[in-house]
Amino acid sequence: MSTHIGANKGDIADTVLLPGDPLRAKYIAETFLEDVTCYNEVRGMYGFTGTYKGKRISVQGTGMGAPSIAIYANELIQEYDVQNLIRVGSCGALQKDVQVRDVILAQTSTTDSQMNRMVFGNIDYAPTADFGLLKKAYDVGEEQGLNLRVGNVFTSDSFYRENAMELFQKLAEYNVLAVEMETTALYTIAAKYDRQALSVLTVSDHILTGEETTSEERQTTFNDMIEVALEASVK
Ligand SMILES: O=P(O)(O)O[C@H]1O[C@H](CO)[C@@H](O)[C@H]1O
Ligand SMILES: O=c1cc[nH]c(=O)[nH]1
Repeated sequence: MSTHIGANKGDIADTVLLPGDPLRAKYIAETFLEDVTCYNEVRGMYGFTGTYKGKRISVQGTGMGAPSIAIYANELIQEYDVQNLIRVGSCGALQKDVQVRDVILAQTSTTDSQMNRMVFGNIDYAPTADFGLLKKAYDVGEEQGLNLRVGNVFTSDSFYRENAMELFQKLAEYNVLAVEMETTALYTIAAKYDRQALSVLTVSDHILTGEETTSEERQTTFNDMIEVALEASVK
């Protein structure tokens, strides 16, 4: 057992999908995996292990924000020796040509989070997706006919930010595709321990237009993202 995960060594697979929402973890396990066991209920942050097309895969909720995902990424790597960490999250679009329901592969991330400043001081470290996972996910998306976007996402420390539009417009000007809250921490921790990480994100709302998905639509579109992550895991 680690501090926040109540699993025994060996209970967690080499590859773990990481949704922010623990109920999305439950949905993924129940909908896509076979022979599922629940290995974690600590803090209601569900973790499950099952098989997908015969390969052992786990899915672990991370909570929201860099500090929370950092707890789970650190413990999954250091206590359970996880090799591949694939976030399956939602995000808000910052570009006019990024549509609600699009799936984004985060090639890199930009952040206002203090977490990397604590490590690197004034150096601007560039958190980067694992190229092998990124390529596999991109190829899967192409095969499935999805309009995948690949690029820079903003990992924000604040969901409710004062004067947000000014910053979002600046980020959009510099080709940042969308805003979410975890990728920078995930990529940085994976790099430190020489593990593979990728964030696959579904656009749940549009910052510029205010368009939002319904809960039913989110479920369907999230399925595209989940299938991209699972297929990339077994490719
Ligand atoms: O849907 P998840 O994976 O939680 O991701 C996004 O949603 C949360 C905010 O509502 C943040 O965690 C953000 O990154
Ligand atoms: O607008 C959004 C949507 C999802 N997640 C975020 O952090 N922001």
